[in-house]
Amino acid sequence: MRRYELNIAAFGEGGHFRTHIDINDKSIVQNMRVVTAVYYFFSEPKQFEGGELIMYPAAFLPGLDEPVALSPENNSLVVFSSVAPHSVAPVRSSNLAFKDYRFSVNCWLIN
Ligand SMILES: O=C(O)CCC(=O)C(=O)O
Ligand SMILES: [Fe+2]
Repeated sequence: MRRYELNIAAFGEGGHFRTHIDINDKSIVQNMRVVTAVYYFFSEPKQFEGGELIMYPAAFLPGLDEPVALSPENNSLVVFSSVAPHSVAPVRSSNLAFKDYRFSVNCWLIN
């Protein structure tokens, strides 16, 4: 790996992310995102529902026959191939204070 990118995200009520892969537009062979790592953190007790990371089947992912929803756990890290299709289900809550948002630090290892 030659470098990495970091992004911090705060998802409040209704926050979601459509199905995508993390390969950036300009990437062909160089500067390609190869590994995605997402670190989750939020206030306890958790004030929101939803916000699951959903991983979708792909030809190169043997054994994943149907979508898998991973509910974010506080202070946890999820690592996956940046070419794996995924989405974030809408965060559900009412009157979620910013301190209770679904926070994540996304890290992409770049080849
Ligand atoms: O927050 C997550 O669970 C994943 C976010 C994501 O897919 C992205 O930022 O590319
Ligand atoms: Fe992503």
